[in-house]
Amino acid sequence: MDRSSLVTQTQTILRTDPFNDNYRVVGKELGRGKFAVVKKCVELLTGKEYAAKFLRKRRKGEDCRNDILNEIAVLEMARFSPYVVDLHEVYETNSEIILVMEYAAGGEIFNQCVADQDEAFTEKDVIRLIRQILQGVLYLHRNNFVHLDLKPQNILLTSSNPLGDIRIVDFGLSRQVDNVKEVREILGTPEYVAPEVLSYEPISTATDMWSVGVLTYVMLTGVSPFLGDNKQETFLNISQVAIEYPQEEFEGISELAIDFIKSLLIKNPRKRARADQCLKHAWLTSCQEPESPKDKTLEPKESQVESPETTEKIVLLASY
Ligand SMILES: Cc1cnc(Nc2ccc(CC#N)cc2)nc1Nc1cc(C2CC2)[nH]n1
Repeated sequence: MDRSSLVTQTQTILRTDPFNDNYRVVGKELGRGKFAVVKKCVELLTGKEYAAKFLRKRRKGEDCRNDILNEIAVLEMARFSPYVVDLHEVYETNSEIILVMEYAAGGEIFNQCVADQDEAFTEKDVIRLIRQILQGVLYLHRNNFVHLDLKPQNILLTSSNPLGDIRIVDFGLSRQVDNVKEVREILGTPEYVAPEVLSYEPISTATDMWSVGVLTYVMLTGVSPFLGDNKQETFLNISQVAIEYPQEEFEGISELAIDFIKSLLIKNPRKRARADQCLKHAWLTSCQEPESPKDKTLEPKESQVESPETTEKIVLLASY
C-alpha cells in the first residue's frame, strides 16, 4: 500500500489511559476483519452504549499506524454528516488503537437484504435509505474523499424495527481523491468493486457510485448482480457489465428503480451519475416524503468536487 496517499493529521487526542478504566465490553463481537475486531461496550461514567473497534498497529510485520490515523481523519472530516458513524474517543496502547464509535443498534443492512420477504426492505424503505446513503456519500465526495468499500456490511441501521436511519462505517480503505498517488492493491470487495479498479484505471468518486448501484440492486432483490461461482467469474461479469434485471427478481419493483441502477452500472466512470445527480433522479424524488431537518445535505463548499476527480494510475499488485 502506498503510504504517501494517507491523511495522518488528526485533531482527536489519542488517550493512553487504559480503555478498560472507562468502558466495559459487553456481549459478543459485532464484527471482525483481518486486523480489527469490533465489540459493543458501555461507557462506565454515562452508561451509554458504544462500539469499540480494536485495530492492530503492526500488520504482516509492517507499521500501519498511519493507515489508522487516515481512518480517524476521515471520521473527523465527516463528523457533521448525520449519515456517517460518529467517532467518540480514541485510545492507543503499544499494540492497538481503539476507535470508540457511535453504536448503531440495528446492525448491518446486509441482514435485511437477505431476509425473507416479510422482513425484507420494501421499495419505499430502499428509496429512503438510498437517499440517506447518497447524502452521506455526497458529503464525502464534496470533501474530496472516496469510501472505496461501500457494501451492505458497511451500511448500518440505527434501528432495524422500526426501520431507523443509516450510518456509513469502515473508512479503512478511504482515500482523498486529489492526492492518491498509486494504490498498490485491489481495494474493496469483489462483488461491489467497479470495473476501473480491475482494469488498472484511475479511481474517482465515480468508483463509489458504481458500488451504490450494486448496493441498490441487492437491497431491492436480495441478489448480488455480478456474483459468479468464483472471484474470477465475478470479475469477468463486472468488467463486461454482465447484468440482468430478470422479471422474477424485479417483480413489483418500479421501472424507475431499474433506470436508477442503470444510471450507475456504466463501465465508463465519467458517464456514471454523480451523488448529487442521483438525489435528483425521479425514483428518489417522485414519492417525496417530508424531509426531516437532519436530512439536509450541508451547503456546498467552495472547493466542490463537481465531476469525478480522477486519481493517478493504480498499480494493482495484490492478487485477489
Ligand atoms: C449492532 C451491530 C451489528 N453488526 C455490526 N457490524 C459491523 C459492520 C461493520 C463494521 C466495520 C467497521 N468499522 C463493524 C461492525 N455493527 C453493529 N453496530 C455498530 C458497529 C459500529 C461501529 C462501526 C464500528 N457501530 N455500531
